[in-house]
Amino acid sequence: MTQRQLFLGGYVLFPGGHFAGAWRHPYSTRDWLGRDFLHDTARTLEAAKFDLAFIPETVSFRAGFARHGLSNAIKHDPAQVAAQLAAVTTNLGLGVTLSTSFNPPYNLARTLASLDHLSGGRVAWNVIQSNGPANYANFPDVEQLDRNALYDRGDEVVEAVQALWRSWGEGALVVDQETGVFANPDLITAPDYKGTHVAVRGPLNLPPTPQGGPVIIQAGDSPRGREFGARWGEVIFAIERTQADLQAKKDDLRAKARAAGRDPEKIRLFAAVQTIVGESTEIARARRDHLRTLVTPEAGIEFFSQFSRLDLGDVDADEPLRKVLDERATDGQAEGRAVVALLELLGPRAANATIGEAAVEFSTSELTPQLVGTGAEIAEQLAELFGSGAADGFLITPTHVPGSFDEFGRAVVPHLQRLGVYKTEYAGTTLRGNLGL
Ligand SMILES: Cc1cc2nc3c(=O)[nH]c(=O)nc-3n(C[C@H](O)[C@H](O)[C@H](O)COP(=O)(O)O)c2cc1C
Repeated sequence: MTQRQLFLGGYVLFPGGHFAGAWRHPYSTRDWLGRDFLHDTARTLEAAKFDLAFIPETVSFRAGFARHGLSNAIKHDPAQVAAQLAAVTTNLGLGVTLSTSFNPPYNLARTLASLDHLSGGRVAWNVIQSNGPANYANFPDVEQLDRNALYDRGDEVVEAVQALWRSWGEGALVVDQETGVFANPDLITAPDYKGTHVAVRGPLNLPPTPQGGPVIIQAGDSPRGREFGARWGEVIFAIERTQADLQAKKDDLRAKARAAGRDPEKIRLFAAVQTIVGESTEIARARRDHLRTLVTPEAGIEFFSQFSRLDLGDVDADEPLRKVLDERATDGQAEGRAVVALLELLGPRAANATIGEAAVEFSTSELTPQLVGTGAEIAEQLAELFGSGAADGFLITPTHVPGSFDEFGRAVVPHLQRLGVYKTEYAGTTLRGNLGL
């Protein structure tokens, strides 16, 4: 029997990412707006046989993030990014993040179907709900909903989008030059979807795509978010600090998928990891330490403030972390993921750290586990985590772009292949085929 193979995705998040200082890394590109760096990134990922490039989305602006070049400081339209990545590759999957709150189902269905046709069946839709007041400010006509209701609306949007993707029946596209029949309208049906939150008549003006319809990605984490992911997600993204947490999430998702009448074997869980490769273990550790010098305490505090929901606007970077938490974490933030993870990360150092030092530490990888070592060492750690069954694949989050992906491809991939857990060729040409879905 052939050995189970792990999947890889590359997180195309810039100019900052889980590592807040990615754009300041000397090996990073300087031009974050033109297409060259996107083409480089796509080719690099495909050379390493990555299954997926993951393109995130945000629809708001935060001045502090722009000031410090943190994640989402600038954000291209994800569909346009996907089109650029698709244009220079033939096998790489393209995970496009688009919100169910701020895009009507018709536009979602068409944008994603177009990309899926134009890429030969390589597109996935990362379905997000875009919770947060800053987003609504740009869409004043959209009704503001609480998280659970956002996911209820999301259910309807996905149903409507998938119904639109199925508007054209088999054989509807004829293209017969002899008879002059291009398409058979009798085989094209308007879904006429009517929900509580959204409605769309259809049909879509595109036939089904090479893989039937884009693969669905989801990354919800709240109980309602996981229920949504278990209902729709074919790929699930998870950020968990430990193997036990990852396994618990996987077990929970599989149970929820079973309850929703789905086959849990058809869900691929990708765990986010940040890899820092060195020619030797010592060099890799030195590189990790160097990352801290690329994040100023002010940038770190801005980053940590966003994830922890702590108001740190006027905080002095030299104030003790403990004092800041005691005084400001008064609205449940102390129990939030960011603060809990930070305290775990710091361990005994938390007692004496300043808020500036702690925030810089947080900003080296956010909540994402760091794997630091030689290519062989990192490959062994990934193979072990994969072998435990806690993850089906990994979402590699870079410290510099596109160099991190290049180093991973050259230094880690050959060892994954040697260990027998990673392909030497793509299985097929569509993303669904490559993921065995
Ligand atoms: C790897 C990963 C990538 C994500 N990408 C995005 C994104 O691009 N845009 C976004 O608004 N949310 C993104 N999210 C947030 C999730 O969609 C989700 O809202 C979050 O995990 C919290 O779960 P909840 O909505 O159930 O509370 C991402 C989450 C993860 C783990």
